[in-house]
Amino acid sequence: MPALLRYGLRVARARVLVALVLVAIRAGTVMGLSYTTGQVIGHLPAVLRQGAAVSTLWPLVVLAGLLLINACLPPVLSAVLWDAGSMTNEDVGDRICWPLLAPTGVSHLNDPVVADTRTQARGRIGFAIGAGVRAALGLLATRLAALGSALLIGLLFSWWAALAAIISTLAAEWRLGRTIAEEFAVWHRSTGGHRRADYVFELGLRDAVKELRVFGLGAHLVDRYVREWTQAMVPQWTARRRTTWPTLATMTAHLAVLGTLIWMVATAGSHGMAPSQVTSTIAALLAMGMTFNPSGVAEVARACDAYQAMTGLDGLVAERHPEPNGVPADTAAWPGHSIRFDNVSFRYPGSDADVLSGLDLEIPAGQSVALVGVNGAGKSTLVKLLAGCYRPTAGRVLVDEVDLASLDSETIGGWQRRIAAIVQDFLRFPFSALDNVRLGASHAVVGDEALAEISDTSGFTEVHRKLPDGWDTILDRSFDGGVDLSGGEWQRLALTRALFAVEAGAGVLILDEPAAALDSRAEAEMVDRYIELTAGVTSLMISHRFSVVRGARMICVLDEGRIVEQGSHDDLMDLDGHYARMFRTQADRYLQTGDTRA
Ligand SMILES: Nc1ncnc2c1ncn2[C@@H]1O[C@H](COP(=O)(O)OP(=O)(O)OP(=O)(O)O)[C@@H](O)[C@H]1O
Repeated sequence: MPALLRYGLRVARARVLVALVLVAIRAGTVMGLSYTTGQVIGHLPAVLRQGAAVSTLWPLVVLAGLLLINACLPPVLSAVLWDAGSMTNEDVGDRICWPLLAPTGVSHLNDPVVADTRTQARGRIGFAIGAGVRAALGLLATRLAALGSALLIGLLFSWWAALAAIISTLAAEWRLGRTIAEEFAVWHRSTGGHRRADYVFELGLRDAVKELRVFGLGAHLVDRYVREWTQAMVPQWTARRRTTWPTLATMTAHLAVLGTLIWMVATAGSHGMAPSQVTSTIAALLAMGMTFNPSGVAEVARACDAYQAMTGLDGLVAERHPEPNGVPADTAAWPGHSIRFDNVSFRYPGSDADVLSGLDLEIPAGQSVALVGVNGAGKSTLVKLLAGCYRPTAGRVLVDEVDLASLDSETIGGWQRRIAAIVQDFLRFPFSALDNVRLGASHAVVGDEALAEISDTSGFTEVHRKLPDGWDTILDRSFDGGVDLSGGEWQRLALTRALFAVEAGAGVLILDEPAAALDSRAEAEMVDRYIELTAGVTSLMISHRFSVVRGARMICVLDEGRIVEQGSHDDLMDLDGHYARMFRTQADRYLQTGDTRA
């Protein structure tokens, strides 16, 4: 509780301070209510005897005032707590996202240990730490109220009874809190199973709605979700069965202690204890029973685990996936000479097969190189190495003869910002069309003329004409006035984004399957504009469509992890090797189907 309160005070100082004051008032009110209830009962004979007078009615007035405060406080406290929780969540969001976003590499994003720690830090149902700060303040309120009630019992009846009541309440709260915390812990440990179930759930609701209907997978998915969820819940149910009897025993003991104390107080009344004292003590004992807050205990325990995971996330990522700590370099004009793969081999972490082995490739600055190869040949992997997202297992990736592996993380970050790319699974932001373009270089200002020119080059202008609010149209139908784009239209927008990044100063353009979703006319237009698209930019084009790559001055063929052929289209056709075979296979298929693209 202190750790969470300290954290809350750091990130939402004013709210937490106000909450602390309200919590103290609340505890005082609970104590006052118990005492005044006794006084009201104690004054009843006087009221009956003398009628309503200021001297006899004051306890009633105080009681009414306390009841009013007691009724008004919870909503105010709850609003302050929610506010404090939201501010905490904002900070937690930052502290969870940054360790994942900051590294220049991407291997940590595929690491299940990092994924589980992130899930623990965040919490599965909302942000656990934000809820924990709220719960810590709530727990403080109930603890203070219990202390106040104990004080009253001690002053009016017996300190032994006060001690027995508070020990019984705290013990029962602790036991039940532990039961809930154990369930949370089991839940935390089984993140893998729950992540699988959550994934299937999301898939059904959002990610694959069309395919699900076409393949009639609805029932199968529901079935699978139920299976995954049930399997993930088994450890939890086992834990719950284990704790049922100890919990029941604790609760019975707690009720027995409170019942005995109430009975003792009630019988003390017949041995000369004043009725007002008896009533106040019984009210305090009942109030003590109501301060019992096991879910607060469990929430706080859960938040402490999450807090530990959050504070450790940074170190965990750094330890398991160290950032490059080489030397700085000025990347502002890279590449001035070339990008060169020198005898590069690479295998993914945890894999036992090389994707690239002994690969040599040079992309001269300002020139365009096309890369072809069968599925899984390693083309996209080569792009990840070029961007410094992974380091080669052997060999070097050199930019202007500087080995990327020798650089520090800031320089690698600078180099990554020099690269504009359309990757195969490019992002489709549910933002405005303009934002979708602007995110190619968020620091740059988009001039209208430049935007129109880029949009002409990428072929997006004709799509833009149809947008109801032009560049401001939101590209997601689930928002008011939003529209959906077709796959090819999205691809043209992604190309616009990459070209905008080039316009804003990126020196390298990577086009990974830029025509995959384009129709034959749009593809032909793109081929015609290819020279214009890549003029003066160092570019790497990857495509399975030979019609797209054949215009490139240099085409490289990737096979079995290395470049096996390179040259112009005519050179490679004359060589009559891999390229010529693949080209003829595709051309024959197009001729058979009447398509003349190849
Ligand atoms: N993150 C990863 N972890 C482990 N293996 C991976 C990972 N990404 C890709 N691979 C493997 O690396 C190999 C090369 O994949 P890559 O995506 O580079 O091929 P590609 O030539 O781009 O294929 P395609 O033409 O189908 O896009 C594949 O066998 C793939 O399974």
